[in-house]
Amino acid sequence: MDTARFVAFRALEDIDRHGAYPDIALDRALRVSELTGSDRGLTCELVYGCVRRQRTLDAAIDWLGKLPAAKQPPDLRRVLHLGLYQLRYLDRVPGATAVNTSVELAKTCGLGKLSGVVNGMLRSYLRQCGKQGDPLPLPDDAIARLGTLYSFPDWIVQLWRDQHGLETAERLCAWFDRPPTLDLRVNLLRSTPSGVAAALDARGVKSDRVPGLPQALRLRGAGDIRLLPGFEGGWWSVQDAGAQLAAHFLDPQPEETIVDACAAPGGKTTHIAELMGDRGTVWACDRDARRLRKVEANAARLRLGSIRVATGDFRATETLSEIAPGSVDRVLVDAPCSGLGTLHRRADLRWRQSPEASVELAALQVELLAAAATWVKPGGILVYATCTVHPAENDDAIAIFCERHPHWQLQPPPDDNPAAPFIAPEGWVKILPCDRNMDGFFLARLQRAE
Ligand SMILES: C[S@@+](CC[C@H](N)C(=O)[O-])C[C@H]1O[C@@H](n2cnc3c(N)ncnc32)[C@H](O)[C@@H]1O
Repeated sequence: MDTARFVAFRALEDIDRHGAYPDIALDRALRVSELTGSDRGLTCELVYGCVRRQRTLDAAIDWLGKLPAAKQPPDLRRVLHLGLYQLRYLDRVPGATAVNTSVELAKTCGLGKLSGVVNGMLRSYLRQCGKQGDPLPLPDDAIARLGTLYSFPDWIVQLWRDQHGLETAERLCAWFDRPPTLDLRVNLLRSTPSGVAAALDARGVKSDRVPGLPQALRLRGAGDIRLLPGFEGGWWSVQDAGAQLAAHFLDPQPEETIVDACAAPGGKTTHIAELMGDRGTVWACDRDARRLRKVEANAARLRLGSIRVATGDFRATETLSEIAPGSVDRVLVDAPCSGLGTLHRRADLRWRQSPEASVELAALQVELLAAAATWVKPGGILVYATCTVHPAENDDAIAIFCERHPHWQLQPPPDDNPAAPFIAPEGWVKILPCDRNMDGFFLARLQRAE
């Protein structure tokens, strides 16, 4: 009979050996296991936690072991990660249980001869934990200290320190280590926030309104969202509060023609159509045909008829062959980005991203912005959005666009727009997650001169 810890070990092995994404590795490992209910929950927590906290867990091995983490046999290192994760982060697992199950796991994984090492190192950690404060020794250097304590690569901590100072960098690290919230966007064409909240409440799911966002509900624990009332009926979509700001910022109006340049899977396209009362046309363009089918499925579920899809690279004029350049009221460019504002949602993202990737993405983003400008009519609006907090992909991309397009200017939406209170003195919206308690977002709104 498999245990949650053994299934977690197998998933972590898949990730280490084959570079699998954690959700895919977990899915594979759980499918061939017989785990149910809370055991499956523990497996997920262990896998995501060990991936997210790997730098801190390695630092603990470096401190406790005869060999540093990087020189430990990979299977032993995984068993130690699992044991240390439970000792350090899972209050609900008693220390002795974490140690004993790790020793058993080592034996199951063919590490019988090393089970004494596992026992010794975990017991040693447990003894140190009994003393006051965090026992883990940390580097003196401020960047490496935060990177080790919160488990982030130095370059991300440094990026935040350089932009916002050390204190905010630490708050960002702590925020991104917290479990993500689950927000809904209520489809006002089919329901109301109070109606959805009441239906959820009847199923024992509590929710809260998000101040300033007219369609947002934040859930307090939900389980399988597809089983919640109103999903099939199109009453709501899952969308973080930060992401909901983008379509508001665009401020689409009924009967307009709108282009969503990078639309899949359609979170913002469907929001735009809802805000237009489903009157007018929203062109959903994306180069990924498979993801674009999700836009169609979401539009059908939400009963939205004003959305049309166009498959292809948005930079190629042929992709939108049915409309004329210079004729569109508004364009949204929700650009592919490094996703540094959503690090809490993907445990491995902090390790997969690099400073070089942001530079490459910035080049693509500037090209997408330039392409978007060709579609907008005089006086029309272009909104640029990313879910990252990297200046190369945000402030710098907009600075380059404005320099090359002198007939465009930053233009705020009307004062009563839900996004208006979020506008920074520079004229754009920059959501710092630890200040707003929502995903990190950047939004710039530009108007073409008449
Ligand atoms: C941030 S996601 C969009 C999320 C979407 N707006 C939503 O709210 O659900 C970026 C999208 O850009 C698409 N993309 C990347 N490069 C593109 C290009 N050159 N032309 C069109 N789409 C592109 C990707 O396939 C991806 O679906």
